[in-house]
Amino acid sequence: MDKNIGFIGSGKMAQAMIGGMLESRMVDKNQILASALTTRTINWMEERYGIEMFRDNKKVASESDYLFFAVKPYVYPEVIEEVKGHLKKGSIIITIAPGVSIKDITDVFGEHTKVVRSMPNTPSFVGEGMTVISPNEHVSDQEQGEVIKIFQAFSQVEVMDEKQMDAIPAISGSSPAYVYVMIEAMADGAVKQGIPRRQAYRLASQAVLGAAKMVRDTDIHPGELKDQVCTPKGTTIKAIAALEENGFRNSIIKAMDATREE
Ligand SMILES: NC(=O)C1=CN([C@@H]2O[C@H](COP(=O)(O)OP(=O)(O)OC[C@H]3O[C@@H](n4cnc5c(N)ncnc54)[C@H](OP(=O)(O)O)[C@@H]3O)[C@@H](O)[C@H]2O)C=CC1
Ligand SMILES: O=C(O)[C@@H]1CCC=N1
Repeated sequence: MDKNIGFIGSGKMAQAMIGGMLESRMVDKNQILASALTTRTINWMEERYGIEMFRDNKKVASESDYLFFAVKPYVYPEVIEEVKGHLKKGSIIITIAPGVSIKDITDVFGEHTKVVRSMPNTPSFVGEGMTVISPNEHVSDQEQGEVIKIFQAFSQVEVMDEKQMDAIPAISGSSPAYVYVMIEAMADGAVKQGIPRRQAYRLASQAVLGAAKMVRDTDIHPGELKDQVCTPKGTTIKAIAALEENGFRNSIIKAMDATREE
């Protein structure tokens, strides 16, 4: 792909995406440009990825064919205002923040602006991300294909209607955090039973990785996979009963609902 890909903001999510793109060799480092607020991040990005870094968001906007807004949601209005009138002709804006709609972008940049609303996640850092994208009607099929290729460098990709996008952080963007908490809790439980911490994390994370692959790759219903582990009167069913006693499923569903609260 001979396009420039720009990032306004170079934090955790931008680094996960930039790292994935460079690793997959879909773009060369001189096709990626990014901005950040602090000298510390600018120096770190130059050293770690060898990409060109800027303090000036306008400069990044004016040279990018694909422009990611990779700042925190509350910084969006400020940077949008800053780069207004400085987009490269024909460029495509890609948002990654929950709650920022396509209309929020076209209201400022004009109704014919090409916008892709997306929701990636940080496992992109190790090439195991998941991204849902929702392009507006001004993005051509060929451009959508290129956007998919960009995200496929570090994640699986689903295209969905924008109406679904407010529900995606709960199941995909934010959900790795619940799994980290569960892994940490599992390790605490193992340490309580005498297993050294390092081995506890290795065992817990491999169990989660393996279980995820079972669901994704075998097409067997998760309930049936659970049944396969539960011996009558065995250890697992006692654990499942204790989880349910403490409202395990409901606490996950409630957590997901909470992502949509103001
Ligand atoms: N983290 C996650 O798991 C996910 C995050 N997202 C979304 O991605 C976006 C970024 O999140 P995340 O990467 O976690 O955030 P971070 O805080 O890690 O990164 C934010 C970046 O923005 C930079 N920045 C702040 N203000 C400005 C500005 N005025 N101009 C240019 N750069 C600026 C910061 O610079 P400096 O480093 O110098 O301070 C930093 O590099 C958010 O909208 C978030 O909702 C989406 C999916 C998953
Ligand atoms: O909490 C956040 O705002 C971002 C969106 C999804 C994951 N982290």
